[in-house]
Amino acid sequence: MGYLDAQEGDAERTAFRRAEKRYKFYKHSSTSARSIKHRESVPPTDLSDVIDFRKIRHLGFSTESGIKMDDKNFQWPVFTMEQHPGFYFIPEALGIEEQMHWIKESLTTFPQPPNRTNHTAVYGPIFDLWNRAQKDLSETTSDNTPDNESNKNSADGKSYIDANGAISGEQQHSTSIPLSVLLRKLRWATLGLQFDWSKRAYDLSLPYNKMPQKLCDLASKLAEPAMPDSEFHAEAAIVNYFGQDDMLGGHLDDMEKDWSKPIVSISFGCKAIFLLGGPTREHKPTAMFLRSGDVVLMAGPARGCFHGVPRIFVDPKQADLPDFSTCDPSCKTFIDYINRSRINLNIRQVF
Ligand SMILES: O=C(O)CCC(=O)C(=O)O
Ligand SMILES: [Fe+2]
Repeated sequence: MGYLDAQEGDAERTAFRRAEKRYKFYKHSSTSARSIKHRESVPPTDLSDVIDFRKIRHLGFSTESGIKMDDKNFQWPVFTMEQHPGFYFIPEALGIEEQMHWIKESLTTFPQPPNRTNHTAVYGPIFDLWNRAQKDLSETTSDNTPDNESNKNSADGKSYIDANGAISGEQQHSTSIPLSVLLRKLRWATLGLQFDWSKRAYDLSLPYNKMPQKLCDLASKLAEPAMPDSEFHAEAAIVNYFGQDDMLGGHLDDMEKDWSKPIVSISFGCKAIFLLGGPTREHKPTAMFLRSGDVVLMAGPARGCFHGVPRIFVDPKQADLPDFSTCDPSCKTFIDYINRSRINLNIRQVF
């Protein structure tokens, strides 16, 4: 994705980049002397300025100025912020079963061709990535697969894909990689009208499937606070998949025609920090937590505001995951995935 990572060297230049640097995850995994020294020099992230709408909802009041809650007009309590007109936060909008339904869809149906993913440009269309990768994962006793797979032996029971997109039961070329690794490296998928990241534009010449009706219905219900007098028509969506080290750099979503229509953004899985800035990166962004089931709407002036996700909390003590153990046993592999990941589904009306 074009805007995934903030450029190195630019890190301190703007208020937005300074906030990204403040909240991003610093790796301490190595035990080398250099890394231990580094660990000592990186203090834990100060989260005291991060707005927690879920906590505010449960407390029933906010000490932050400019935050308002409307719990009368809509199906859910909806928060707005005086300094960010057009921005709406709906904590806990989706229940556990509904979240699990969309997590499953995001991993099985949504990456299916003709929908494009970050792997399409390299390998061409890949069908059934989730099921094939799960088969590999269940057949290998452990998946300690390093990122560089080139010197792995072929007869290990895994499915491999080569640079031409050919899938085979053994490693045909040194550059072939297992589908389980490709699943781990899945970063985005596009639904409905297909978005071309290289041109940062919708490419109407690409084949596409209509958005699933159930998702359109959900999006128009969720969009109501931002457009109570007209209806939202979902035409496209982007699914973002995040692991611990992933971030979404500050960006604008400005390729849709009518900015009065909100972007409807739903979070699943591990807790994240969302930064909402202003029309330039010079504006100091507001930081807030996003948890599984939370929904954000960006409409009108908020459509022209830089935003991004500098941090995902995959540590079980900080991830604040819902208790998915109540879901039926067929959910096990999805729970294993989401316990270490975050998925964001953001839905757009293009015209
Ligand atoms: O992951 C998120 O919460 C935000 C996603 C986003 O801003 C985007 O895909 O444009
Ligand atoms: Fe965005």
